Amino acid sequence: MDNDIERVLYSQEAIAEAAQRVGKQLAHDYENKTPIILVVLKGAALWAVDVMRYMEYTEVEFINVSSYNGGITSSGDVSLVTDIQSDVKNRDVIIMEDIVDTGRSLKFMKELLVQRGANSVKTASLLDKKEGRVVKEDVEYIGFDVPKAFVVGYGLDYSVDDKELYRNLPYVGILKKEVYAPEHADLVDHEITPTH
Ligand SMILES: O=P(O)(O)OC[C@H]1O[C@H](OP(=O)(O)OP(=O)(O)O)[C@H](O)[C@@H]1O
Ligand code: HPA
Ligand SMILES: [Mg+2]
Repeated sequence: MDNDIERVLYSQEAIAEAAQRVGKQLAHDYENKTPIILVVLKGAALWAVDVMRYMEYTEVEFINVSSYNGGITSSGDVSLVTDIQSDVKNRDVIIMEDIVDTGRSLKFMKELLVQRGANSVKTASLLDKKEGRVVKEDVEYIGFDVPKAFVVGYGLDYSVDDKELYRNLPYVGILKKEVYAPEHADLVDHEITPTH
């Protein structure tokens, strides 16, 4: 598995530090409140668990939205796979993401939460790939600003043939181009950077 990684961007230790920094900031900003931590399945599970350890009162909910139906590019269509179980009306919601890339998933979820009457909606994402944006969405709490390359690990997968690979890597790294585009193995990275 490690052999499929071109370069490690964020080590296990660096991610642990980022989770602590973001978790403590959230604990401070939501002092005396009981926000709902909304974990976006599946990728954000690891990040959410590590961040919420530093918070005091929270509730945890899950949502699953999907737009990457295999491969490395967003289909453009976001669909709701599993809905939130509880009522978000008048609640403070913190969307926990592993990555905000095109911004489409985040836009979809924010609209849903606002439409259901959430009191506030903020986002805490391990990675913010600003150069990938197709729709304008801002992230309030960021682990790392990540360059425009397809990354995997620590929750983030590369899915192919119904398999979702690399989520269990303890670090985040860039996937080798020969793994997702063997026919372009002779090209340099930026020539096959995912497009949206
Ligand atoms: O900003 P966007 O371009 O919308 O991309 C970001 C979304 O894509 C990934 O989810 P994915 O649909 O792959 O589901 P997964 O977490 O189960 O892998 C990621 O976890 C974000 O939710
Ligand atoms: O770079 C990425 N890696 C894995 N999943 C993703 N979903 C959006 N961008 C990415
Ligand atoms: Mg995925």
